[in-house]
Amino acid sequence: MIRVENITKRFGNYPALHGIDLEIQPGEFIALLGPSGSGKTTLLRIIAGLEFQDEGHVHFNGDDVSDIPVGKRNVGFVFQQYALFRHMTVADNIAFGLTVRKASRRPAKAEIKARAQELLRVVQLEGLGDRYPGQLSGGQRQRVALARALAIEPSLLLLDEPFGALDAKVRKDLRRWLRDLHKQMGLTSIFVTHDQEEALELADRVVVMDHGRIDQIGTPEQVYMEPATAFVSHFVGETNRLPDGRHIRPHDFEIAAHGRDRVLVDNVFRKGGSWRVEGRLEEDGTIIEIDVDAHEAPPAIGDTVTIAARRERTFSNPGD
Ligand SMILES: Nc1ncnc2c1ncn2[C@@H]1O[C@H](COP(=O)(O)OP(=O)(O)OP(=O)(O)O)[C@@H](O)[C@H]1O
Repeated sequence: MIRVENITKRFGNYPALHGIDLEIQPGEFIALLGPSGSGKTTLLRIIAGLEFQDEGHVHFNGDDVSDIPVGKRNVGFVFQQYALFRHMTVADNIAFGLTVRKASRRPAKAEIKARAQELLRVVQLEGLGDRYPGQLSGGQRQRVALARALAIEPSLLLLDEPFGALDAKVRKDLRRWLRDLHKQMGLTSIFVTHDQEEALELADRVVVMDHGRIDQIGTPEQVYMEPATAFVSHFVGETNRLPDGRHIRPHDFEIAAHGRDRVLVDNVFRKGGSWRVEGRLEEDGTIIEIDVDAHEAPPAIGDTVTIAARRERTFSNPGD
């Protein structure tokens, strides 16, 4: 179990994290989700032992590891800035964490080799061990980075935007594959992303961060359906903010005669499985987005329609 307790971190005068508390159970897959600069990477680096907090503690399985450096925490990490070693073969890259161990803890050469081969199988790159990173695709390289992180049999796997630089299709395939691998290997993993779709699809629980604070910790369903703050409701999924403070999801609107708001339709297009209707409130021009079921006929551009909310939320601090 990982317990992060009241972590505070400043860079000079800049407060990057304010009193972060977080508990992670063995086997969980956790997403740290938030906009750029919200402190996700800083928190991940503190958990890894690559960065140290000003205040607070990190516990692994009940042990206080707050002052223990990265090399002794037994964490595997895939961070973009720790790219593969270009002059080493794929197999040597994977074996790296084992070969640099002190002699007393280093497995025999043959064993290291066998382990690298086994990991190549795990990440589905069998037969590519003799290649150099430059001879692989971006997605393959990320899988090698993952195999390298797994070689030390980490108790915790940390991933910082692991698929950030890849195209959408490869990203999606790798996501699914990572989710399976996490389960198969019984890992506890934390990954950083600013992509809400990635967080909702992969994580058992999502930690939504903003300005160095945690706004909400919950299952994907909870953060989407029951956002704790106005910020979460905007950042996770889409939300219309009405002039009177109501926050309403596009799919929670219906076009209905009994509705109280009138909308002038500016645009109608297909979005996934529904029609997306974009328009403006007649009252004050507020931009409104509405999803209409794909099986229904959408309004036409230029129409004025009346809308009603099936579900709405009001937050005490709507300006977030
Ligand atoms: N070494 C550093 N020195 C000074 N400021 C830093 C340092 N590292 C991070 N910061 C600042 O701390 C804040 C949090 O940074 P962090 O990298 O944790 O955010 P993030 O949520 O991971 O953002 P991104 O998604 O852009 O990577 C930012 O404002 C950043 O500029």
